[in-house]
Amino acid sequence: RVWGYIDTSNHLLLPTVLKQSYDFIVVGGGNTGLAVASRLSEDKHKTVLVIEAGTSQVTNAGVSIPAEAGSTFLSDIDWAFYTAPQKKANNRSVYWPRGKMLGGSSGLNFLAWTRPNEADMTSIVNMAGTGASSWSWKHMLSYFKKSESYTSPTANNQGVKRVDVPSVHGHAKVGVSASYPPYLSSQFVGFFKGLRELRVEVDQDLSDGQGEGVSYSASSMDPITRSRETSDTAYIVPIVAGRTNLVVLTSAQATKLTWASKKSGSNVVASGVNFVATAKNHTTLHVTAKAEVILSAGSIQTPQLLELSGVGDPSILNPLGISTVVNLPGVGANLQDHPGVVVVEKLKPAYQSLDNLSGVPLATAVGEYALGQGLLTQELSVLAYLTGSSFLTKAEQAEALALSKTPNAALPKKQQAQMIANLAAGSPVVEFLSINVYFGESASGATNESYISLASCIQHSFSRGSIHISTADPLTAPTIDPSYLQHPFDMFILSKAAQFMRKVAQKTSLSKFISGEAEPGTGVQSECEWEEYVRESIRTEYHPIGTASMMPRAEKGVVDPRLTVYGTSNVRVADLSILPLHVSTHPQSLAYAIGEKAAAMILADHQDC
Ligand SMILES: Cc1cc2nc3c(=O)[nH]c(=O)nc-3n(C[C@H](O)[C@H](O)[C@H](O)COP(=O)(O)OP(=O)(O)OC[C@H]3O[C@@H](n4cnc5c(N)ncnc54)[C@H](O)[C@@H]3O)c2cc1C
Repeated sequence: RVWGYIDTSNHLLLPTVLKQSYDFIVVGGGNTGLAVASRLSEDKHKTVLVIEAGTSQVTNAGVSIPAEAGSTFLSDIDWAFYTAPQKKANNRSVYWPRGKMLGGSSGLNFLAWTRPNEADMTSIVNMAGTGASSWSWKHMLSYFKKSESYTSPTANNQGVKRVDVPSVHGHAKVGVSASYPPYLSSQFVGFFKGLRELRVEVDQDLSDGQGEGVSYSASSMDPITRSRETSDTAYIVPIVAGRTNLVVLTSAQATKLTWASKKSGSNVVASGVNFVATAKNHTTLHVTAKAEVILSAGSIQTPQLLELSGVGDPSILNPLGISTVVNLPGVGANLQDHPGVVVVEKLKPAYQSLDNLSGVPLATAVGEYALGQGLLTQELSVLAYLTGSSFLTKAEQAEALALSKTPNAALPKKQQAQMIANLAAGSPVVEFLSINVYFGESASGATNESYISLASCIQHSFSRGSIHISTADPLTAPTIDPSYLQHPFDMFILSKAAQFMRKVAQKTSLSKFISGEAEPGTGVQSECEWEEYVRESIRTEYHPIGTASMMPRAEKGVVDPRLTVYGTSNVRVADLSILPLHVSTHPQSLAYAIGEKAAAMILADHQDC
């Protein structure tokens, strides 16, 4: 047998990779997929193959240095999707980056390390239906801990005392390092203080399931080297040398599942996966799965692969010449995002951001980073998750509640009722975050200016979109339509939230750091002008979910609570596409916990084979 990392350009080993059989094939070596593969391969009697379209990036400084996050956008490790023109957002197509590498989007993200609210997990249980109780916060906490290798915060150069709740954290030998950057920009401290002056509570720890308030967040980062932790560095690099039952195949883009001629009862049986070897003239190749195929290609490409394989809505598949294997209209439906808008403020010259970093300041930052210190160790840091009562007036809260009840043909009534209950149970509706660089509408800010960007991102959008293929060509991106601003609640919240960010910048301690507003600028004052700003600038917080939802089949669900795709006997989905309702958090930690739980369920189901 051959094992370990193998690229399809490896002419010597590829034929053996193809000849070998595998109990489990994991499609997508991203955030969730590598956690699944690592845990499955702990059983020495099971053989595991990962098929990943991208390649290893362990030596890429654009990935490993925390403050470099964003520098790899639009490069060859970014799928660089764009949405369909958004009708309610002035027909704009919005850029959606996704990681194309081992590690997937864990190698492209901004490292924020937080967990969902307990109420969010209760909503997931309620939507997923019978047999879903093990998705509750209480049960999932063991998987959150199992996936985490946590280091508590210490003081830093601003003298800020950061606090946490140690009992909710894990110290796994193989798991994601989560730690706090030693550096803290003074303007971030100003943002934190500003929110406190507006009576926002402090959240002790954004990982304790009770998240509401402002906090200094942890990052997915090694506590000593201060390099980014991806699912590759956390789950595969430390174990791969001894795992003779694991192959991680890169430059391999899956194009469809293949099906066995015999069914298992009324369910179809996957026999393997076709893929193109992107490092080998795009030749189409095939690998066989003895037990299961696990789809971990993410919220955009998992539904794409299901549809290419004949699993989906016949009215979408058949006109493209794809025969229906399983009639499952929920595939690609129920898309939810965390859409956001950004207010950009110029900093006074005394304050350092990541803008225009060159010359001596850059050399200093690089030198400090080599010692695990300084500006480059810091990514997102101050995050605030707020319910309406923390930033809306009483009248606005009443208006928001009334708007949340507005029917939406694309939003099932059961989901809408659950979302309203979830907000009432205290799940924050908006995340506010400060970004240490220009993050506005142009490619970059002005030369010789420094900025702090203040983003407001809605966590529970009442709009529903979809992701569907529009061609049978597997190498063409699917059509992504998040239907931004489809529901009036979303517009109301985003407009008020952006106005709140201006207030923090102008009326609190943060104002001491600021020389003026760059975007939207003083021309935007009235409610109508703010709403137009939202239409003109709405973008993604990069958190799409829901396109293979864990819900009953009759309610357009795609997977059951054990993550098996309805109508199949041996295809599961393990990534963020399974979430039926969105959660109020940065979701990478939940993706890891889903991976841990998926692996535990799969191994439990195959104890005897
Ligand atoms: C720019 C950005 C910033 C973000 N910031 C944060 C943050 O700060 N904190 C946080 O918690 N979350 C953040 N997120 C979100 C988080 O990173 C993602 O939600 C999460 O990583 C998704 O995990 P996943 O396993 O579902 O998908 P992914 O990690 O995207 O994995 C999918 C994998 O499948 C591969 N793949 C796709 N199609 C195929 C195919 N056909 N064949 C083979 N391989 C395929 C992809 O290349 C990829 O490796 C951010 C995301 C982005 C993009």
